[in-house]
Amino acid sequence: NDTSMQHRNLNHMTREERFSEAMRRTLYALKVLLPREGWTPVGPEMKYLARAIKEFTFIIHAGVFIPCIMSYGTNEQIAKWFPLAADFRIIGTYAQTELGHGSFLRGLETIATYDRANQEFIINCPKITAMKWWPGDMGKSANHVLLMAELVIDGKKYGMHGFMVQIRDLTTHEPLPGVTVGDIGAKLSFESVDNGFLYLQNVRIPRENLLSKLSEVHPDGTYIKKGNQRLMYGSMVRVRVNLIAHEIVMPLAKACTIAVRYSAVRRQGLINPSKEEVPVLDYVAQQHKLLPQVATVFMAHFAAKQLVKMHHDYSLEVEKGNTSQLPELHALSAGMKACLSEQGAAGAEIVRRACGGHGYSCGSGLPFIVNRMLATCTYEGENTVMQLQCARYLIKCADQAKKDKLTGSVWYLSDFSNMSCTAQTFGDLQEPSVLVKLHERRAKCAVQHAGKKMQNMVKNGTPAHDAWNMMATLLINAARAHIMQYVVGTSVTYISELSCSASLKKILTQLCALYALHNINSNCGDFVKFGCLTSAQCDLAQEAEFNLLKQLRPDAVGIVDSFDFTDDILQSCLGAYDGNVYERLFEWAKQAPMNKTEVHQDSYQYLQPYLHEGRDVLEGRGRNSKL
Ligand SMILES: CCCCC/C=C\C/C=C\C/C=C\CCCCC(=O)SCCNC(=O)CCNC(=O)[C@H](O)C(C)(C)COP(=O)(O)OP(=O)(O)OC[C@H]1O[C@@H](n2cnc3c(N)ncnc32)[C@H](O)[C@@H]1OP(=O)(O)O
Ligand SMILES: Cc1cc2nc3c(=O)[nH]c(=O)nc-3n(C[C@H](O)[C@H](O)[C@H](O)COP(=O)(O)OP(=O)(O)OC[C@H]3O[C@@H](n4cnc5c(N)ncnc54)[C@H](O)[C@@H]3O)c2cc1C
Repeated sequence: NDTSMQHRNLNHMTREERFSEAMRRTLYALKVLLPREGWTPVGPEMKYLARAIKEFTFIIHAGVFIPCIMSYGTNEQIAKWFPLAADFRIIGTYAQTELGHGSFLRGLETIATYDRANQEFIINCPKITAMKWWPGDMGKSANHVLLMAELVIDGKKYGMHGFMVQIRDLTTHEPLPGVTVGDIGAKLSFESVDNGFLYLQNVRIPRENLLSKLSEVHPDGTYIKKGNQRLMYGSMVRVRVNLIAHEIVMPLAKACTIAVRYSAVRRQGLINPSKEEVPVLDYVAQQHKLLPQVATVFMAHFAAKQLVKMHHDYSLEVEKGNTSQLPELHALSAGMKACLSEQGAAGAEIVRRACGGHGYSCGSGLPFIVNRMLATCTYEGENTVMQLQCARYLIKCADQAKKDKLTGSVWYLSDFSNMSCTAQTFGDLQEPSVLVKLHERRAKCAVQHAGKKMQNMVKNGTPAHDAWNMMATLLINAARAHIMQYVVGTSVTYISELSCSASLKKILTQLCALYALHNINSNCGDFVKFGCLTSAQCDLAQEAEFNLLKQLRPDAVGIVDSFDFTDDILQSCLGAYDGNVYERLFEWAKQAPMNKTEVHQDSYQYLQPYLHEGRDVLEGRGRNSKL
């Protein structure tokens, strides 16, 4: 209710206005509204920020830079930098990606060379491809970066390490000597974020600025490893775990709220010729577009909660020096981020398109969501790379399953019980336990199929790395299948253990079955190929899905209302709670900057001569053309 938090119409603002407005609003929220005893910007309140602000800034500062200080810094370094960063007295970003490399981290080219005489690191981007490119908050906001660079001592390379580097003067905010920094220009989305470039040339930092929780350099240049070097990748795991809730579940829920509410209001066409025009939500085709996406919101939310818990438990173990869970967590977080961002981004576009022409208007609020969700498929690990990372772990586990009984998220790879499906009716296929088993069997077969193909190629003399490359598509499918069985399995468990009313549990169970059946029907080739379902059972699976659409239709609006987004956050003429779509669209259009004058003089000057000729012809004073 604080007017300082109300959003102006973002679509009618320039990018620079949106950048400034997001900064003003974020700092107002984080420095005025939210702070109270013991609060920090990495606490639970941050999830409300992502709910309460349509465009905020300092995502990388709060979501990556600060957590990295905690993950990679020694206690002294945390004590020095965390309070400054948490209180926004320094603004940082996570500078890893370069103009020439983003996925292949071993290819990063920025170098940090130890200068023993001065006990400093000399930071250099030796060529243009080494320039840091993309980091959020870096172009104009940050005065520090957590720079990921190759450590070099006496000509020997030690791999990627994290360095705290100041890039702007703390008084003037001007770039420091040796620093070339700026905004990378217009992007598909994130208009309010200054993703930047950073070119460092002979920038010197003290030895103490190497974040030294996992390794350190002594004054004489001796390098000491202090833990599992894979933990250097830990920041990416944490962001992948966290971004599912913030950047996939939340935006998809907003898009579904808009599209379902609009579909309940928009009347178009007839089903029964003798009756009146119907709300488009009455078309089964429209339900088939929208309701599985609503189900995805819930299932992704439940699975993400389980992943966050797993990451929390893992973090406690790491504090005790036990990093044994890291490979599984890395594989699961990489796979979940890739598969759910793929589903979420595609789902947001499906529901946008289901809103017809008004879905193409920025006044619907949907293009903003769709464009922003597209980025989730690329940042924090490009999806293909992430799926292959997940597959790498699955193939290893499938080999191990031949001799050991596996546990954790891959337990089903060593489950050799009879998994054939005995479903005789579409009701049988709505049973949660049947759906879970089907997904486990499909995943197990997909992993084994990819593994077998590669083994046969290697047996026939193909080098392992070529076999891996040639079977990449099967490996990606195996990763997707693994994640789908994880999402369905964890959701079924979560719902069964939820203490809630029977009516709510019924709805959630229906949504879970709808999600699982929609996935089966969208991938029935796999389910038949791997002997999970017969062709007749595939027909039953389709019938089961259509039956759920019919059962859920009456509650569709109530379900999206339960996401409880304010009109100010949705910023949608189509999705406002009062359903006054047309009045809102007209009012919104009238506010467009193009309409601030009746005649748009800048363009009219070009048109005017021809219009006056036309006027003269029509008023009998001019000659018509020969056209
Ligand atoms: C104000 C509100 C705040 C709230 C916000 C909260 C959340 C929202 C946050 C963000 C959303 C908004 C903005 C977007 C932020 C985006 C930030 C970024 O994009 S940062 C840059 C991200 N970059 C990447 O993710 C790079 C991806 N590439 C890689 O990770 C690497 O290439 C690679 C996958 C590691 C592969 O490299 P390499 O070839 O060296 O490795 P392999 O040989 O394949 O594997 C070696 C070995 O290492 C293991 N491994 C790989 N990665 C990890 C890891 N992350 N953790 C642990 N282990 C890892 C791998 O499994 C292999 O092990 P083994 O099989 O045993 O050999
Ligand atoms: C909105 C946004 C915000 C970002 N914020 C940050 C940030 O704050 N900090 C930061 O450091 N970075 C940030 N990034 C950068 C992001 O992490 C990288 O873009 C991402 O890691 C992908 O790397 P790349 O762009 O170099 O693509 P590349 O690695 O060049 O990949 C290009 C394409 O090649 C293919 N490919 C690559 N490797 C493989 C492989 N092994 N197997 C098969 N195919 C492959 C894939 O199709 C991929 O899409 C951001 C990016 C975006 C879009």
